[in-house]
Amino acid sequence: MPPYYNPTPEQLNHWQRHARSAFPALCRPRAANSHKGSHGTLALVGGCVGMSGALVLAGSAALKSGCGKVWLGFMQTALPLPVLPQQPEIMLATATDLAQRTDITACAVGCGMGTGAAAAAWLAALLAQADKPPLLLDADALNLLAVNPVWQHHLQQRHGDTLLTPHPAEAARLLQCSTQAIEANRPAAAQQLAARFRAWVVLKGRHTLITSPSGQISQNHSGNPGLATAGSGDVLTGIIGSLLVQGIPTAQAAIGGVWLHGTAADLLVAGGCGPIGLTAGELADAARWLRNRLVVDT
Ligand SMILES: NC(=O)C1=CN([C@@H]2O[C@H](COP(=O)(O)OP(=O)(O)OC[C@H]3O[C@@H](n4cnc5c(N)ncnc54)[C@H](O)[C@@H]3O)[C@@H](O)[C@H]2O)[C@@H](O)CC1
Ligand SMILES: Nc1ncnc2c1ncn2[C@@H]1O[C@H](COP(=O)(O)OP(=O)(O)O)[C@@H](O)[C@H]1O
Repeated sequence: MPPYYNPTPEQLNHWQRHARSAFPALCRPRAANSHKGSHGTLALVGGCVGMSGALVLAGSAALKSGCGKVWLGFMQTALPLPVLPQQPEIMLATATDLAQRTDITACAVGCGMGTGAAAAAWLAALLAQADKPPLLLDADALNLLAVNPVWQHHLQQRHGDTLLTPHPAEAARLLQCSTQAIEANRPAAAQQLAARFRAWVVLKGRHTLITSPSGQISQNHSGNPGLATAGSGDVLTGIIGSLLVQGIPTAQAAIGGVWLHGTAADLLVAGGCGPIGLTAGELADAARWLRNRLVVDT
C-alpha cells in the first residue's frame, strides 16, 4: 500500500457509507465490457505560457478520476511539449485546434488560461455556441467573465449544464464586491451567482458550498488547510470535469467531486503527508485510491 494511504477501518467505513448514500453514481463499478469510449472525453483548456502546469495538474487528476480520454488545449501558439513525459496518456493540442474537435463530452476552461486578448477571444467564441456540451468555468475564465458582462446572457442561453468554480476572490470579482463581503455571507453569494448565470456554483474554501441553478445549497465538510497550495483548485476542476464526462449526474459530479478532492487531502494528512507541504499533484493519486474503495461490489 502506498505509504500515505492508511486510514483506520472505521474511517474508511465512514467514508464509504457517506459516499454510497450521498453520491451513489460515483460508487458504481465499471461494466466488465466497457471501453475508453464508455467513460467520456474531457477537454481542458487553459495553460498560457508559464502556466502549462495548471492544465497538466487538471488533466492528470481527470485521468486518475476515471474518464476515458483527456485532451489539453493550451492557450499558446505552439505546444509547450510534444508529449507529457510524466503522463503520456494525455493528448495535447493548442486551444485553437482543440476548438475544432467534435468528439468532446464536456469542456473545462480556465486553469492557468491568462486573461489576455487571445484567451478572451477563445472564450467568447465558445460561449457564442449555445448548444455546446457541459461547460465548467474556473480561474481565469471566471476573471474574464467578470469583466465581460455581455457573456452573462450567453451563459443563460446555454442548453448544456454550466458550472462555475470560484474561490472567494473570484466570486468577489464576479459580483463586484469585496472578498470580505463574500466571506461574510457565503450562501447568499453562491445563490446570487447561481441565479445570475443559471449555473451550478462551487464556492470554494473551507466548507465549500455547492449550489444548484435553482439555489439549493449543499455544504462540503471534507478537506483541510493542506489544500491551501498552488494548483489544488486546478486538480478539483480536473476531478469534477472527469466525473461529468463519465455520465455522473451534475449534482453528484459537483458534490461528490468536491468531497473526493477534500477527502483525498484528509487521507494524505492522516498518513503524514501534510498539511504543511502537501502538493496539489499528490491529490490525484489519493483520489484514485479512494474512489476505487468506494465502489460497491456487485
Ligand atoms: N502551476 C501553475 O501553472 C499554476 C497556475 N495557477 C493559475 O494561476 C492563475 C491565477 O492564479 P493566482 O493565484 O495568480 O490568482 P488568484 O486570483 O487565484 O489569487 C490572487 C489573490 O487573490 C487572493 N485569494 C485567492 N484565493 C483566496 C481565497 N480563497 N480567499 C481569499 N483571498 C483569496 C489572494 O490574495 C491571492 O494572492 C489561475 O489561472 C490558476 O489556474 C495556479 O493554480 C497556481 C499553479
Ligand atoms: N483551509 C482550507 N480548508 C479546506 N479546503 C481548502 C482550504 N484552502 C483551500 N481549500 C481548497 O483548495 C482549493 C483551492 O482552489 P484555488 O484557490 O482555486 O487554488 P489554485 O488557483 O491554486 O488552483 C479549493 O478546492 C478550496 O476549497
